[in-house]
Amino acid sequence: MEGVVDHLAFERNKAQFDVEEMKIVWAGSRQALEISDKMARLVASDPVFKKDNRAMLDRKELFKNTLRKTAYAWKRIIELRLSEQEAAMLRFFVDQPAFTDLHWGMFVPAIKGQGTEEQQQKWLPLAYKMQIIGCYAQTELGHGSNVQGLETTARFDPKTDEFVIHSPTLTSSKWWPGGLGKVSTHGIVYARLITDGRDYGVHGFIVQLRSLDDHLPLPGITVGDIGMKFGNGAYNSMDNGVLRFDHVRIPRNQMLMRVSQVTREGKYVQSNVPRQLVYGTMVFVRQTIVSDASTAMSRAVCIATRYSAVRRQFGSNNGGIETQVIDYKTQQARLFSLLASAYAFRFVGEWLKWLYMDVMKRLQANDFSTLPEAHACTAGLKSLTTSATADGIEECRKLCGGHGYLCSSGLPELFAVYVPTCTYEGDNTVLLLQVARHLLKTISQLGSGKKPVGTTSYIGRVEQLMRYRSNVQKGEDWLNPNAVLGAFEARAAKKVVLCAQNLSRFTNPEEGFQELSVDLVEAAVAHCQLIVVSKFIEKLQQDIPGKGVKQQLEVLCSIYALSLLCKHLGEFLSTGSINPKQASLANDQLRSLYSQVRPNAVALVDAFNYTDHFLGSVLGRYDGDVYPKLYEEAWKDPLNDSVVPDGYQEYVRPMLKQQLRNARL
Ligand SMILES: Cc1cc2nc3c(=O)[nH]c(=O)nc-3n(C[C@H](O)[C@H](O)[C@H](O)COP(=O)(O)OP(=O)(O)OC[C@H]3O[C@@H](n4cnc5c(N)ncnc54)[C@H](O)[C@@H]3O)c2cc1C
Repeated sequence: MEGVVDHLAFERNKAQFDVEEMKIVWAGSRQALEISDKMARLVASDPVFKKDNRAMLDRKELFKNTLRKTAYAWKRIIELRLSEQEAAMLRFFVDQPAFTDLHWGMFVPAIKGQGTEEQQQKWLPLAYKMQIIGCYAQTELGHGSNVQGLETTARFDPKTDEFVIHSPTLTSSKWWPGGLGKVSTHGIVYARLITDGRDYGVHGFIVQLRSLDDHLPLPGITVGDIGMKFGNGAYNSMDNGVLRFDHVRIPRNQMLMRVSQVTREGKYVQSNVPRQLVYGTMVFVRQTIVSDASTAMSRAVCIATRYSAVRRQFGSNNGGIETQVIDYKTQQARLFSLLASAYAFRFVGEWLKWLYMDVMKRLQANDFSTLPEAHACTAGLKSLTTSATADGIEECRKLCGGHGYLCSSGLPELFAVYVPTCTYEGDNTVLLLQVARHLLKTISQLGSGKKPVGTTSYIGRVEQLMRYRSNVQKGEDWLNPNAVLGAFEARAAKKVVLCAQNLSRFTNPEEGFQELSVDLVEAAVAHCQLIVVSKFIEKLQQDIPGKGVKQQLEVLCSIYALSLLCKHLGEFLSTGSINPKQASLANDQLRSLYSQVRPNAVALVDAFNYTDHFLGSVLGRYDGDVYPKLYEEAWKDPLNDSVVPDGYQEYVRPMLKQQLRNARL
C-alpha cells in the first residue's frame, strides 16, 4: 500500500490468517470490497478531496470547501457513470459531512417511504438529478424527541386547495435540520395537520424553501444556519439550520399522502396502507447508522492499534529497546475489546440489512407481524452501537496517550463528528426506553399465548431461563457459544421479568415506568447486547473461507462476549446467571484470548482496508512512520508561519520590558 519503508512489516509478518480473505469478510463480499477499494483510491488520489488542513479552516472556508467537494464529487459521479452503490461509496470516502448526506439519506427515503406513487414520480426524478436539494425538517427549538409535541401548523384552506404552513411561536422554529441552513431548496417539513376544525397530529409536507433561480428564501420563509458546533472541522461543514414560516402556502398535493390524505373538500382520510409503513424507512435509516458505527469504531481502533505497535514505553534497563505499549495487558484489554466490538457491529449491521429486506418483503405481502419487533430491535441496536462507538473513539484517543489529543491524530475530529449520532435519529436513552416498553409488552402477552418473534423469541422460554444456571466449569467452557448465549439470555430475561414484577406493584403503570426507567434502560441494554452477541455467533456458523480467518473471528467473538460479561458482572451475578467462580474463569479466559489476538492485531485492522487518506491520522499511518510525520505536521501549523508570533510587540515585549515599582508581587 502507501509508503516505501514499512515500519510495521514485522507485525504484519506475525499474522496467522489470510488478510486478503478477511478484507472480503469485512466488506461483505468480494464485489463490495472491489467497489469500496476502487472508490477509496479514487478519492485518496484526487487533490480536491484533500482534508488534512480541515481543522484549521474557519467556518466560511470550511463550508465553501465542502460545497466544492460535493459539487466535484457529483461531477465525477456523472463523468465516471458510477452506479448508485459506487456513488454512495465515493461520497462516503470523501468523508466530510454535507447537505448531500441528508438529501440522499433522509429526503429521498422519506419521499420513497411516505409519498404516493404519483408524488414519487413527480419528486424523485428531480431529487435523483439534484435539480432540487432536500432536507428533513422535523426537530424544533422546543421539541425533538417528543415528535407529537411539535408546534408548526399546516392548516388546510379549502377555498384555495392549499395548506398554510406557519410557525406560531418561537419554540416552533425548525432547529437542527442538516442542509437546511444554507443549501436546501426543499424540505420535508413536519407540521400539525389541521383541517375540518380538527388537529390530526404531525404529518410530513414537501415545502419549497428557496428559489430555484437565485436561491433566495421564498416569501414568508426565514432561514439560516444555527451556528458553530462541537470541535474543529468535524460537523461544522454541515449547515444545520433554523426555519420559520409566516403563513406559507403550498398546494394540497404536497402533503405526503401514502398513509393518510386530505381530500379536496378538506376531509381527513386514512388510506388502506397501514401506518406501520413508515417503520420501513426508519429501519432503513437506523440500519445504515449501525453500519456507520462499525466504520467509525474500526477507524479509531485501526489508528490506536497501529500506533500502539509503534509506541514504546519502559521495559528497558540498559538502554536497549523498550516495550511496545500494545504488549501491556491493560492496553490489550482496552484495545482488543474495541477491536472485537468493531467486528461485532459490522456483522450485526450486515444482519440488519437482511432484516430490512425481510421487513420490506413482508410489508408488500401485508404481513405486519414482525414489524414492532424489527422496529424495537433497530432502535435498540442504533442506541447500543452508537453509544459504544462514541465511548470507544474517546478510549482510542486515550490509548494513544498525549499524541492522541493532537488533531493530526485524526481522533479529535472523528470524535466530534461522531458523538451527535447518540442524539440524532432518536436520543439513545429515549430509544432504549422504547425497547423496554416493547420487552414489557412481549412478556405481558405471553399469558395470552402470543409467541415472541425474531430477536425476542428467547423470551418465549422465560420459565426455563428463570431457572438457568450456567454449567461452565473451566475457562475453555466459555469458548462454547452455548455457554455464552445461555448466560446472556438468562441475564436479559431475568432483568426484564424483574422490571415487570416491580412495575406490577404500581397502581399507575405510567408512573411505575417513569420510576423504574433506570432499570428498564439496563434491561434494554442487556437485551441489545444479547442480539449483537447472538448475531456474531450466527455469523460464525456460516462457511467462512480463508486460512485462519474463521479462527480469528471466533477469538474476537469470545472477546466481545466475555469483555461485556466482565464489564456487567454485577448483573450476571445478581441475576444468578453465573456464579463468582464462573466469573473468575471468564476473566482468566479473556486474558488468554488477548494473547491470541496480539500477534494478529495489526493484520486485523489492515483487513478494514482503509487508505491513509480516509484514516486522516498521522498515528494510524499504514507504514507506521509516525515520528517524522508528526514532527513535519507541527511545522505546518499557521502559528509557525513566523518565528516571532503576531502580538509579540503589542503584548509580550511590553510585559518583559516593564519596570515594576508599585506591584505587590
Ligand atoms: C448534529 C445533529 C444533526 C441533526 N439533524 C437533524 C435533521 O437533519 N433533522 C431534524 O429534524 N433533526 C435533526 N437533529 C435533531 C435531533 O434529531 C434531536 O436533537 C434529537 O431527536 C433529540 O431530541 P432533543 O434535542 O429534543 O433532545 P431532548 O429530548 O430534549 O433530550 C434532552 C435529554 O432529555 C432526555 N429525555 C427526553 N425525553 C425523555 C424521556 N421520555 N424519558 C427519559 N429521558 C428523556 C434525553 O435522554 C436527553 O438526555 C439533529 C441533531 C444534531 C445534534
